Amino acid sequence: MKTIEVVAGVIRDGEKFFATQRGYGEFKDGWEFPGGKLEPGETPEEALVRELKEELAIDILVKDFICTVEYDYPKFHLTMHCFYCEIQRGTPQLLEHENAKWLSLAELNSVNFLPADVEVVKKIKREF
Ligand SMILES: Nc1nc2c([nH]c(=O)n2[C@H]2C[C@H](O)[C@@H](COP(=O)(O)OP(=O)(O)OP(=O)(O)O)O2)c(=O)[nH]1
Repeated sequence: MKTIEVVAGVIRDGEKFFATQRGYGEFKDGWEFPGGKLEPGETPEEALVRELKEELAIDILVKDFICTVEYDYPKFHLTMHCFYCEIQRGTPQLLEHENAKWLSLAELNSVNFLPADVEVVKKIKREF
């Protein structure tokens, strides 16, 4: 099975965490943490800075590593590196997503995260 290597950013502002809803493709309408595929030669941190600029028009600071999720979807294996982030400049604009929400810890369960993200959400809840 092919492996896709992805990086995802959990943007935190105090007590709130930023989640986005996919606007297209196989997982349309699923909720996720913004990010995307690594390009050749990029570190996960570099990919995250690039992806969040492309998708949300923000400059971010990459903070602590959260976890690497290994998840088998029916058509591919996903390796997803997750990091906490902070916004350094800008306000998120939905250039690719159809919706977004700032969620408290309690509210993280109120949206339908993609299957691979369930583990990430659990880890966030344990850490805060
Ligand atoms: N960014 C992101 N992707 C996730 C998360 N959870 C999860 O299963 N994924 C999956 C969905 C996609 O298959 C893949 C991310 O790749 P991507 O954002 O480049 O999606 P894509 O294939 O639609 O992008 P593209 O080739 O059209 O540029 O990882 C998550 O929290 N964030």
